Amino acid sequence: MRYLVIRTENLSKRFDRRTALDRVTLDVEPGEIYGVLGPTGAGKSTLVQLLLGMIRPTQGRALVLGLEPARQGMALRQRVGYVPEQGVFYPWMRGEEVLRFLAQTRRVSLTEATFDLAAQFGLDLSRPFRAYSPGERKALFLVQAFMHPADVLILDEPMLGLEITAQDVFSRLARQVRAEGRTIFFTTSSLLEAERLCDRVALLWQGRVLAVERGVQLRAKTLRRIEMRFATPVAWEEFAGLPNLEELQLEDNKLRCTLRGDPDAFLKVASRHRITDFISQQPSLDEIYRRYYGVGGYAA
Ligand SMILES: Nc1ncnc2c1ncn2[C@@H]1O[C@H](COP(=O)(O)OP(=O)(O)OP(=O)(O)O)[C@@H](O)[C@H]1O
Repeated sequence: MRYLVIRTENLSKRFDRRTALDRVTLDVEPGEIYGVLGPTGAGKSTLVQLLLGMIRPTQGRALVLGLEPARQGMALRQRVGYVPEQGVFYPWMRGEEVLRFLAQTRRVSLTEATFDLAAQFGLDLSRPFRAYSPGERKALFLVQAFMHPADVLILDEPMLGLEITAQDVFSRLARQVRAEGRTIFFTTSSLLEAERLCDRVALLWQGRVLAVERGVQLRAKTLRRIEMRFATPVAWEEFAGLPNLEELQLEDNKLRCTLRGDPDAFLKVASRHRITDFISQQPSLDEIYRRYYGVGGYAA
């Protein structure tokens, strides 16, 4: 039988009358970077808490590393890399003490590799926790998650609030973990993060999984709003025939359009002219949800 690192079957969670998670069935394989993408309120944190055994499902079940989080949460959390729920800590503790404290609770010790991870994130571990910015606090907890030699890391919004350079460090570490055959499971509300990093992405909306896409499929669906100015007027016919170009508007030397997927053909045509200005914007997750999955992107 195929070994799955994470498996959920009809996993559901209701808070009073609100359904936060609605019959979610997922399977995550070893060596994957698996993303759960969804807007605010989609149920991402609820899913992570269920997988870590911090809350119990109303219905359905989950297995993580073969353990049932609802019954074996403590044992499971010893074997998984994750970021503590609250993201807060004793304010007077220095960064190194925070890591040492968390390591003890997980029965691992700090090694050279831990300090190397902290250095990669640019963290000064001699500073007290209260002096860290929110991004540095997030990075400190990520060091704690990555220092754990776990088969799977389960991370709720790991890149939210991180500086750009720290986001790059996170992406590099995630790929390294994958190269070692280990698994990263993380949530995000950023389409860009999901399509750049993930092998597979579950798209969550109002507690339901709309689809599970390969990262490459999601990239092919990427929409870009393009605005370009040329030094001289350009002809409609040059651009109108491009297969993945939509909503073309041309006014003298100013072009506006929406590009789907690979920008190569468009850029080759555009670069026949001198370009004086260029803006590329990615539409919101909401628009992707509406266009491809036929639902309004934001939970009520
Ligand atoms: N403890 C709780 N009690 C009541 N309702 C809750 C609780 N936790 C979550 N919810 C509700 O469940 C739904 C899903 O919330 P959840 O935090 O899982 O979403 P999310 O995708 O993580 O959103 P965000 O990006 O804002 O964290 C929301 O409607 C939220 O209000």
